Formats: sequence, structure tokens, C-alpha cells
Amino acid sequence: MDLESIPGVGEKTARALAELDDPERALRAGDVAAIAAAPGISQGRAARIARGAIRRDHDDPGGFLATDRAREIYREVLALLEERTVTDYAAQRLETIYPSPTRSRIEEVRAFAAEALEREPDPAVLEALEGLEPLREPGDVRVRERCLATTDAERYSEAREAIPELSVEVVEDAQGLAELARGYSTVIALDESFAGVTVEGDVQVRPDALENPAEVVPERPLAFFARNRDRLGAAVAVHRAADMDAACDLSALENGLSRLAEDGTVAGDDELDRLTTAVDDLDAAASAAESVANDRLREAIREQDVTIEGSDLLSLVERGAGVDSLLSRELADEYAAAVEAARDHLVDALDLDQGESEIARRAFGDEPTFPVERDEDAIGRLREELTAAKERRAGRLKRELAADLADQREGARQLVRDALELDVELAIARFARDFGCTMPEFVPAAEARGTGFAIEGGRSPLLDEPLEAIDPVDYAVSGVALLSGVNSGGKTSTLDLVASVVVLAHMGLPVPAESVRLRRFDDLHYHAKTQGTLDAGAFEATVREFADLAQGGEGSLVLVDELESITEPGASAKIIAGILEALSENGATAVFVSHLAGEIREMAGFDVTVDGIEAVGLVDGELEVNRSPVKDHLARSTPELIVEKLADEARDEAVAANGGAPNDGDPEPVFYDRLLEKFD
Ligand SMILES: Nc1ncnc2c1ncn2[C@@H]1O[C@H](COP(=O)(O)OP(=O)(O)OP(=O)(O)O)[C@@H](O)[C@H]1O
Repeated sequence: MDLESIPGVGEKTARALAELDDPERALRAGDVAAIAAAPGISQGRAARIARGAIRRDHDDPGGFLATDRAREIYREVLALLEERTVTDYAAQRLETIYPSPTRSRIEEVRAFAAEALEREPDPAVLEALEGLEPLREPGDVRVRERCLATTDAERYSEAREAIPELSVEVVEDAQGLAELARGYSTVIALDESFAGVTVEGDVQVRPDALENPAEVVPERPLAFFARNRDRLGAAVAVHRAADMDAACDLSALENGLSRLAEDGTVAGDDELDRLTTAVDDLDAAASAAESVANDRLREAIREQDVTIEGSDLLSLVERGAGVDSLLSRELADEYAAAVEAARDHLVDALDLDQGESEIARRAFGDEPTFPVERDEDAIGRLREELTAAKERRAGRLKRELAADLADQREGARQLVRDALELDVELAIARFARDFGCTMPEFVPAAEARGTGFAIEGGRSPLLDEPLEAIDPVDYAVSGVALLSGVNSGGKTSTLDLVASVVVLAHMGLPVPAESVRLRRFDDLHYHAKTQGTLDAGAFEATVREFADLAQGGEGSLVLVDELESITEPGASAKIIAGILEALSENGATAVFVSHLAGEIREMAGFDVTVDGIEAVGLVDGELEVNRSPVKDHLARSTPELIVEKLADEARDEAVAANGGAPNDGDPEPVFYDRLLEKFD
């Protein structure tokens, strides 16, 4: 794959990406975490690179979000989706889903989203996801008790390259091997020529060692599982909780992991534990055994009346004999019993097997001495024997476990990926539930011209209200429309709703409405309300911007909120009318929210649709609003409604004052009626 062909990826970034294990997979899967593992690539940049790769694969020209407000809407709906993820991975992965004008890309995400909507966001699954994280690569492994040996300089370099976990030593001959065997628990000779040589210690001749590194250093495959033990365990838990099809045998993986300690050693083997404890406790047990013998002997001596004939005493003294001889002569049985107790103690305390016991027993000789002392040579031999047995067993167990787990490695990787991906799917499922979403329907390309959007029962996800408090909105526009309406009637919220629906639909995701039908747009231009009148410079820049926009093509959706505030009302109406004419001629879809809809309609050189968000009345001084814009209807303004209300009230009062008869001459209702006429 030519990494530099990804938009935004230059030579340096391509080089960094090439260092990844499988850059193509990471890019294809939008695996932001894996991409960010490349040197010097931040999470944000990784998401941009992933989006670039997707754009390249789909021939997507990009630029769907054409204005700041459009980009803001995207970030806001994306944040709502990200809030619903459990893992950081899923949040980053969602960043690769962006609104695209390209059919194949939209279809791709729609297929994924359709599956996501089938998911059940079970609290047990969400809890299991808490412990999940992407896998880590194991750090460097060093094994100190094993080494490789060769006589050949070339093999030496090969070995260092192939098995960096072990030291590689150059030897001259079998003598050299023997020396190495004294320093290492195991020596692996790489040369065929050593076959058949016998040297003391664990020396194995394995000319094929470099081809089977996992057998020589089972620590290597085990390090992957040990480093990721908890993460793999979490992925297993997620699969179980969600009852998902698993990429590997969950019980076998769990079993393997349960035999592995976090430091890569084998756990849960009684014999290995016995040997490890025996090596660790050897010195302490030998001292305790000495004490056992000496205590017994001291006791025996204390209780013994030693009778010795004078001639014997004389001969003992003349021979310079010490108390040892006396012991052997007078307390032979007691001495033997004390030594036997010491030996038994050593064997029992260390839980030694028969062969080991034989060596251990030699630690206390038959020759009487007082105090009784261990024979350091025998203890040394016992230590060597136990250590070698321990290493042999640990090595064998590691090899067995590595062999058991080796086949699980790819499956285990997939297991974690699938579990992480589930989090992405669940976030989409939860978003869809929380905002009452459905999948939108795109009209076929042949029908796109002349079609805009039609939303039924839409609820803007950007409103700061609980779903139940939001009135569903129906709104459909094809071509160009002005949207009028009472203050605070929900005009801006309607534009936000349209923008959110269109952005989510082009992301390939479900939209917050009962049903939505729309065409595929090339870009979205959303201009938020300008705060206050612009000065001459800013006004000029804005008009320039709209000159560009007026060139906007047939596939554009243009949403503009109260553009009139940029300058004085009369001029605004003229400018807006001009923009609308151009957009209409180009075949764009547009909604312009304006309080000057009537004036603009009069200025426009075509019959522009004016829709209206109507107040149905005033209830306790509050406007009651029908949030769904009424098609082809210029909404009455709030002042008009208020004057109407005052007129009604004044008329009622005048009638009451006239004893219930109409009073057409009362000046107050007459004034209000005059005002009302002006609004017509
Ligand atoms: N569909 C809806 N359901 C419930 N409340 C809504 C809805 N739409 C808008 N509102 C409420 O009305 C308030 C005003 O809405 P919005 O700002 O969209 O009105 P507007 O017509 O653009 O106002 P203005 O004329 O002042 O620009 C919102 O903050 C929200 O609380």
C-alpha cells in the first residue's frame, strides 16, 4: 500500500506508519489506537490519517462540512456518540466516522450501523467493557539462565539476530560448553558437531534452534499473553456477557491465562511451587535442622550421667581426644538419633522427594561432633539439584503452555478487537435509543434533483432538554425556502435539527426522527446567526462569502440563520433575496431563517416558498407554539399576536362597560384595530 497516497500523509508520516506491525490492517479498520502507536503520531492525528485513508479508498473529495457551524454540529453529535462509549478506543474509533458525500462510504457505515442497532446495551456488557483496552506489545524479554553456544562466527550473528532474548556465546570445543554449563542452567549448542558430546549440566544440542525460537525461548510468546493477561481476560468476559461468537476457544484461552503469572512465569503448578520454595528455604531449613539436632543432643547430655573409669579418662586425655570421642563412646545412640532428627527435619521442611532426600541426608554426617553442623558441600549439591530440577520443570511448563497458547494468539488478538468494536456498536445503539433514531432513507440518485429533505417527528439532539420534553418536528424542503416564525419559536432549533439529521445521515448513522427521506448532498453550508450588525469590513467579507456560496451547486444544502442582522433591514432583505435567487437557479437546497420573510419574498425575482413556525396563541403570557413549520405560510410575529390579544381584551372590556352591548365607539379597541390593520 502506498501510504503517501493518503491525503495528509507525507514522507515522514508514511515512514512512521511503515513501522507498525500491520499498517494496512490498522488503516482499513480505522484502528486509531494502533495507528497512534506509530512514532510521533498523536491520537488526533491518527484519527485524521484514518479518515484520509477512508477518503482515498472511497474516492471521497471531502469538504462535506463547508462552514464552521457545520463542523460544530458534527463535533456536537460526535460528542454525544462518544459520551456513550466505555473505552477510549471506541471514542477514537468513532472519530473516523465523518459525513461523506460518497455513496459507497455511506453504505459501508450504514451496514455497520444496521448491525449495531441490533445490539442490546446490557448493563452487564457495559460493565465488562470497563476493563477492556487495546493489546500492548510485550517489552523486551531477557532470559538469563539459558544461553546459546556456537563455534561459528556467522552463526553467532544469526543467533543474536534471531533470538535476542538469550546471550549467545562463542566456544572453541566441548570444554567450552562445559564451562558455560557451570554458569547457565541450560546451554543450547547450535552446532551439529556437538551431537553426542557428554558434558556435565543441562547441555542440549539443537541445530534447528534458530528456526524454532518459541521452543528455545517460550518466554517470547508467553510475554504477549502475560503482558495482556487482564485485557484478554476482559475480552473473554465481554464475549461471555454479550454472548458473542468468539474468534478463539474462550475456555482454552482462560485456562492458559490462569496458568500464567503476570511476570511471564508459569503459575499454579504444585511441583514447581514445591521446588521454588525448597530452593528459597534451603538455608533456613538447614539451620533449623542443626538446631533440632543440637537441642536434642544438649538435652541428652544434660540428662546423662557419664561414668568413666579413671584409666579410660587417662587414655582419652593422653590421646588429646575431645568431647567428640566421648560422645561416640558414651552417647552414640543419642547422637545417631539427633542427627537422624536433623535429617528428617530437613527432608520434611523442604518436602523433598526420594532422590533429593538422599542428598539432603548427607548434609549431616555420622561422625559425632558437637555442636552438630551441616556439611556445606552437601547443602551446595542439594541446592544445585533443586535449582536444576526447578529450571527443568519451569522450562518444560513454559514450553507446554507456550505451545498451548501459540495457536490462540491470532484468535486472542481478534477477540480483543471484536470486544472493542462491540463498544463502538453499543455507543451507536445507545445513541439511537436515547434520541429515538431511525435509519434515514436516501432517494435514488436519479431522483436527487429536485429533492431536498423530509423529516417527520424529528427531535434535535442538540436541545438541552430531555427527549420527552421536545416536541417532534415535521419539516420538508425541496429547493429554496424561507423560514419565518415567532421569537423563540424554534427556528434555530429547526435548522440545528436539519443539520444534525443531514450530518448523521451522511455519516451513515441513524438519525433522531421517526422517519427521514433525503437526497445525498455534496456539502453542508450552515451559517449561524451573526451577533449584531457588522462593520463595513466584516460586512464586505460576509457578502463575498455569500457570493461564493451563491455559486453553490445543485448538491449543496445551505442553512442560514437570520442573516438580516448583518446590516440594516432594507439592505438585508435585498441581499438575501439575491442570494436566494442564485441558489434557486443553481438547484441548491436551502433554508433561510428570517424575520423579514415577507419583505424578502417581495424583493425576490421568483416565487420563494415561505414556511412559518406559528404561535397558536398566548397562554398565561407565554407563547404556545406549533414547532413544526407550516408550509407556504408566513407566520404571524409575536408583536402582532400581542396586539391581537390586547385588541380582544379591550373589546371585551368595552362590551362589559356598555352593559353587555357592543360599543364600537370605544377609543381603545379602535386604536388596536388600527395597529392590526398595519400587520395585514
Ligand atoms: N421542538 C422543540 N421542542 C421543545 N422545545 C423547543 C423546541 N424547539 C425549540 N424549543 C425551545 O425553544 C427555545 C427557543 O428556540 P430557538 O432558539 O430555536 O427559537 P428561535 O425561533 O430561533 O428564536 P429567535 O427568534 O429568538 O431566534 C429553545 O431554547 C428550546 O428551549
